[in-house]
Amino acid sequence: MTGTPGAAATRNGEAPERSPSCSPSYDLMGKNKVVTVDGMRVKLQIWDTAGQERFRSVTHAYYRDAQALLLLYDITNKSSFDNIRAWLTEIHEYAQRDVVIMLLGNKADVSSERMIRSEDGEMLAREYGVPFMETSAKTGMNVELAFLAIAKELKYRAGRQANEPSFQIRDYVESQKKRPSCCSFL
Ligand SMILES: Nc1nc2c(ncn2[C@@H]2O[C@H](COP(=O)(O)OP(=O)(O)OP(=O)(O)O)[C@@H](O)[C@H]2O)c(=O)[nH]1
Repeated sequence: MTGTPGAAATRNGEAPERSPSCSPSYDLMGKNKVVTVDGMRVKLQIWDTAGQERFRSVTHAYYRDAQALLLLYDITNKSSFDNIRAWLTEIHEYAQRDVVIMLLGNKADVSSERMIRSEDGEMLAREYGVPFMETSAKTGMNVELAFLAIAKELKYRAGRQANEPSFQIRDYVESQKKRPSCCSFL
């Protein structure tokens, strides 16, 4: 899961071979999810590239047809963060041009082992123009928000009306996300 993309809502609905995912208290990846956006139910089909850290060998089928990609790194694991740039390059080459990308720094609850500062995640996300937040699959921090933001963006794109104000996923995430407590910074 960490350092690898999770694909949400593929266009053709066909699942690449699915890997079992970890099951902390809140599942970030690994099953279908229904999110209610402004009264409308949006179904996200989610696949995790779990266990395939050697990104060059990962089948592109995971994200070729995806409408959204959640890129996760582990804030306690520097190499998972360092892998993100390679994933972004890969995604730029093979994913849909209009794919929604979100960067997530997971395990935000493990403050004592933090290796990557929130600011570093913020900076990388800004560089690539993608929304960013830290999450915890253990406490659930920002997990629902990640899926809700993706669902809102996809719903907006699917049913955009001429007079409808545009939905800015980065602004939405910034306004809604919870920050880890002060003590989790380095
Ligand atoms: N404390 C804490 N533990 C977590 C969190 N997310 C996952 N874990 C635990 O971290 C371990 C590794 O989780 P995985 O999802 O398998 O991580 P991974 O390194 O991506 O492994 P692969 O999925 O095989 O690529 C498991 O024991 C999880 O329960 C989190 O947010 N907080």
